[in-house]
Amino acid sequence: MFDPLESLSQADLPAVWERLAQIAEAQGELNIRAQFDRDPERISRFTREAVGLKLDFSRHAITPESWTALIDLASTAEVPQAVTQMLSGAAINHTEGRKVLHCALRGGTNKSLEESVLVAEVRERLAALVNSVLRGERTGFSGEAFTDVVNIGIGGSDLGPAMVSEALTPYHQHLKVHFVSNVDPSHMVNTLAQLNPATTLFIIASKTFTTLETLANAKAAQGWLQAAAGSEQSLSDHFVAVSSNVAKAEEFGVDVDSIYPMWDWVGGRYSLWSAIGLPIAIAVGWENFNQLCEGAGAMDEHFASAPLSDNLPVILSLLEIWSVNMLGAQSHAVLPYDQNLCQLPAFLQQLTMESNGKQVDRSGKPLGRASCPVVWGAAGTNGQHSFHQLLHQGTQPVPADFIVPMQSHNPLADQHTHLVTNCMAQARALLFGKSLQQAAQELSDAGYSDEAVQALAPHKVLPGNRPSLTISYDKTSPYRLGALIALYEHKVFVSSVIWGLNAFDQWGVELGKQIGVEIYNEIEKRRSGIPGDAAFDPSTEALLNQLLASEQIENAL
Ligand SMILES: O=P(O)(O)OC[C@H]1O[C@H](O)[C@H](O)[C@@H](O)[C@@H]1O
Repeated sequence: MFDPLESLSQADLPAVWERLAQIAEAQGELNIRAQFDRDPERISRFTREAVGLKLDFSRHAITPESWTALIDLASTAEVPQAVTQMLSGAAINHTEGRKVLHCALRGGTNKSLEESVLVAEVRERLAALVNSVLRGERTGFSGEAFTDVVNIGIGGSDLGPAMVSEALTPYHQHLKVHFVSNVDPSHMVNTLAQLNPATTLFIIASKTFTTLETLANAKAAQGWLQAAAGSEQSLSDHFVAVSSNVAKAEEFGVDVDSIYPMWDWVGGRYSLWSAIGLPIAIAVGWENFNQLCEGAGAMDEHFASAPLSDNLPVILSLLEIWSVNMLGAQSHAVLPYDQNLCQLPAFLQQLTMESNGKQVDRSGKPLGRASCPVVWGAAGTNGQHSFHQLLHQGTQPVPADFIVPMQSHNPLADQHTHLVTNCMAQARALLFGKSLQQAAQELSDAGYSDEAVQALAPHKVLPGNRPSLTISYDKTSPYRLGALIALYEHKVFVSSVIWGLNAFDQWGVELGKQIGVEIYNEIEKRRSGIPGDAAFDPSTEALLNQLLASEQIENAL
C-alpha cells in the first residue's frame, strides 16, 4: 500500500509534541481573562480574516508562547507539503488508493489536472438540467412542469445538500426540495404524502449505488409513481441519478442521459460540490450554486497560499489539537447563530467524525494520543434553552465555535439584534462566568436572608474561563457559505496530517452493514420456516425473536 504522505519528514514531531506538553503543564489552567489585561494587543494578535470570514480566537486558552509552539507543530508536521500533495492529486487516501480532489470541483488551485476536464463536462450537463427543470421544459408523465424534487441519498449524499439547501432558503427559486435518507419507511411515506406524483422529480444520489437505504427508498419511489401513472406511462423523465457507478444506476432503470457521474476521487462527505449538489442547484438556481463553489474555491486559494499563522483552516485545527491533546477536551460544540444553518452541526459531525474518528496512524499503528472530539451543537438561541447549561456549569469544558452573520436576510423588528446580542452574551458568559462572591452579592441585593444566600450561591456559580471562538461575516450568502464549509473541510485535513491519520476512508462503518445483512438473511429464513443456521448472541436473539413474534401477532389480526 503506497502512501504519498510517507514522504513527509516528520522526524522532529515528537520533540514538538513534548515541548507543547511542557508548555501546557507549566501553564496549568490559564486564566484567559487575565491574558486580555496582560496583553492589550491580544485581539489583533489572535484575529484573522479571509474570504470575508473573520476569526476571533482570542478567547481560547492560548498565549503567544503556546501559539508559537503550535505553529511550529503545523510546520514540523509539514502541513504545507501535505496540502500540496492533496491539491496536486497524489493518492493520499492510501488505504483505498484514491486521490482526494474535491477542490478540483470548485475551480481548483491546480488548473492543469486531467480531472478538471471531466468536472467541466459534467457541470455543463448539470447546468442544462437545472435550467430545463426550472424553466419547466423537462416535465413529468402528464406534461406538467415539476414542482417538487426529492433527493434520495444518505450520509454524504444527503447531509451536505440538505444543510446547504436549508442554509440558502432566501435564495430559493420556485421548486420545493425534499430529502429522504432513512430506511425507516416513515421518512419516505411522510414525504410522499405531501407530493403530487405527476410533478415530482426524484434524484437518486449514491456514490456507490449500493447503499441499502437509498436503493430501498428509490424502489419505493418507483412503485409510488407507477401506481399513480399506470403501467403504460414512461417514468424515465422523473428519475435522475448521481453516482460514480454509472453501470449500476443504469441497471436500476435510470436513463443513461439522466445519470450524472461523480468519481472515486471525491469523498462522499466532501461531495456537495459535485453532481451530488444537484438538489442545491435546483433549489437556488445554477448561478447561486456557482457562487457557492466560488466561495469554496477562494478558501482553497487561501488555504494553499496563506502562511501557517494567518491560515484560517490551520488555526482552527491547531485550536482543536491544543484543546484535545493538551487540555483534554473530548467534545466540541458548533453553535451557528443563524436558524438557516441549523443543519450545520449534523453536517460537521459527518465531515469531522467520519474523517478523523480514527485510532491508528497511516501505517496502521495505534495513534498513542487522542484524535477527533465528539462534534455536536445546534442553532442559537435554541441551544441556550437546553444544553448551554452544561457548557456553563458542567464538569467538562467544551470549546465552542460561535458562527454569526452580522446581517439577516429577514429583518423583522429588532429580532436579529437580539440574536447577535445573545451570541455575544453567551461567549462572554462562558469566559467571565460568575464568582461565588458575585452570586452572593446578587442574592443579598435581591433581599435573600444570609442563610438563603449561603445555601443558594454555590448553585449560581459559573466557573467561566471556558474557551470559545467566533467566526463572523456579513450575511449567509452562497459565496460566504461555500467559504465557511471549505474552511471546516480543510481544518479536518490539517488535524489529520498532524495526528498522522487518513481522513478520507471510513472502514469503521462497514462492520455494522455486514452484520445487518447477516441478521436480515437469518430473519428471512426463519420467517419462511427454514431453521436458521446462524446463532447470534443472546441479546440479538432476544430482539430477533421479539420481532418475529410481533409480526405473528400483527398477521393474526
Ligand atoms: O453515496 P453512497 O455511496 O450511497 O454512500 C452514502 C454514505 O454511506 C456510507 O456508509 C459512508 O459511511 C458515507 O461516507 C457515505 O456518504
